Amino acid sequence: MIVITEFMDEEAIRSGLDGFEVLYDPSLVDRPDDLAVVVGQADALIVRNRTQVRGALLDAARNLKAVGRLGVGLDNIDMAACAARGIAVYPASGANDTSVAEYVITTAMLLLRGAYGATSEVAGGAWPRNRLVGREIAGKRLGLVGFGSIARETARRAAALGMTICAYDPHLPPSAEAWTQPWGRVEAQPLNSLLTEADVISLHVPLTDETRGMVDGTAIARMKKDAVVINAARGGVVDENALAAALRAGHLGGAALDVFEDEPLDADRGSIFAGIPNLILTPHIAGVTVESNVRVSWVTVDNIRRHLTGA
Ligand SMILES: O=C(O)[C@H](O)COP(=O)(O)O
Repeated sequence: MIVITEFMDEEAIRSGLDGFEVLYDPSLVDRPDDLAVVVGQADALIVRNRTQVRGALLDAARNLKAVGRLGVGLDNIDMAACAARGIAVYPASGANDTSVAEYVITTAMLLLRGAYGATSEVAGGAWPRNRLVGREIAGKRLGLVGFGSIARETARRAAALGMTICAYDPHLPPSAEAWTQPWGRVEAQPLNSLLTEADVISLHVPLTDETRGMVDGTAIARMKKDAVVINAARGGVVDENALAAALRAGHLGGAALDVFEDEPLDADRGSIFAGIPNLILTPHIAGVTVESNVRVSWVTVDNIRRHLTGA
């Protein structure tokens, strides 16, 4: 049986998993006791980022052979435990790159320009022109922290808009071909100087022991006073308290956060962001669009079908 614990494209299930016994119940992620029971019969499990594939769940998953991940972040999956049990894990690599890249470009332009939040004022007869004189994205420096496939898609769009691009990626040697993209060259830069020089800083790293807390108060203090910070990667990479404090102190030009240390963000925790004007908060949706949902779903059902049939 294939157990699917979070939402996905239903046509991909119908057509792509035709012939398999499938339990598709997107509410299972919020019913861990029921999940622990059904997972005992699962040959494969399909999850998004909320299902924690570790500990008791893996212990109960006696027949599990493969996990399909409807996204790319693997921090909700105990990869070592899966490897030890011979369970294959399939991320949907590349399938949501476009959605995240568009999110980054959009929030960068919104925050640099700062002109789009005045609808009710203007409809009410106000004319706040001077206050809404913002900045262009053209000519600005984009600093990408991590230069994997989402960052590369972001860079391509940013270059087309006239930005200069630099990136920090300690896992990519200076000789790597990726630094030379078909549209131009990306400057490899050490993290500290990237943080100091970039106008827009966008994070594209997984959450690991190496990246947890990477953008802390010290890192934020290095940034330009009007820099824009975008995190559509993982919450634990940024110190949320330090970021909120910097925004309140006027030490940043703005920020967009799609991911949080604890998700969902509850009202109590969210209060650290209350009233900050140049801040965009979204509920971990940067990678999820109508189109990417179809793509990640098909990549995942293809991976799982191939794994279970050997074809
Ligand atoms: O890791 C990812 O790809 C994104 O966080 C989106 O994850 P999800 O859509 O599977 O939750």
